[in-house]
Amino acid sequence: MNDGTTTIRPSVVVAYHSGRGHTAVLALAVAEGVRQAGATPTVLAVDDFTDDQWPVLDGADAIVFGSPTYMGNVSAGFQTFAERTSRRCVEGTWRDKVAAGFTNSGSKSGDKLQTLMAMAVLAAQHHMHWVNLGLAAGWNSTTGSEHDLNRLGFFLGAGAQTDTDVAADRVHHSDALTCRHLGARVAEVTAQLLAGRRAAGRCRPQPVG
Ligand SMILES: Cc1cc2nc3c(=O)[nH]c(=O)nc-3n(C[C@H](O)[C@H](O)[C@H](O)COP(=O)(O)O)c2cc1C
Repeated sequence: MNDGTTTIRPSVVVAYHSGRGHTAVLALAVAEGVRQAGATPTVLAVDDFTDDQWPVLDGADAIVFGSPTYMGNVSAGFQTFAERTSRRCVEGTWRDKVAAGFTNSGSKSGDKLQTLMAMAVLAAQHHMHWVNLGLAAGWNSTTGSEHDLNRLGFFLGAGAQTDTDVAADRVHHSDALTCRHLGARVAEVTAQLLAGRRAAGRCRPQPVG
């Protein structure tokens, strides 16, 4: 089926905070999925970018938010970034961009659903279109295992877990693959949305060079 998305290459920013590097590894996995799906990823650490990088976010077709779960919510580093977007919220700068989110915690649950919900609300306040994970829950039957995709059974976004006493290179492989899936899904949904706008004649996307 030709759905009109083949010549569209969306730009997707992965905007994340990471205290000790675990969530940063997942941000790279999301970016890899974006790339594999034919879109262009940019990875931005939100506690480490300068004012001249706001245009990268403002110009993106989609933004994937990432944060560790700290105290059952997004980290202070991510929330500082969220609050810095308030003027854009009022002005509608990110209106109708695609959004999604991922988080990582020390406990298997760790109350990280709250973190994903905070990101979804942030997206809603910006009038963005939230994309869910789009995977069945894994590791929930006698035939399942921790190596299943979506091993922790999240739907709103990607939920990962890393033992608190291991380095960032020990992020669970299944969680990295789940985040890669999320990146690919965001890229595909964004391409569909752009194709729809093109078909509706509301904008003229530039051809891919
Ligand atoms: C201040 C602080 C609060 C935390 N709160 C939680 C929590 O509520 N639930 C949980 O499961 N893990 C919690 N953790 C563990 C982190 O989520 C976990 O170590 C994660 O891998 C950190 O990711 P990062 O290296 O990207 O910062 C907390 C860690 C810190 C430093």
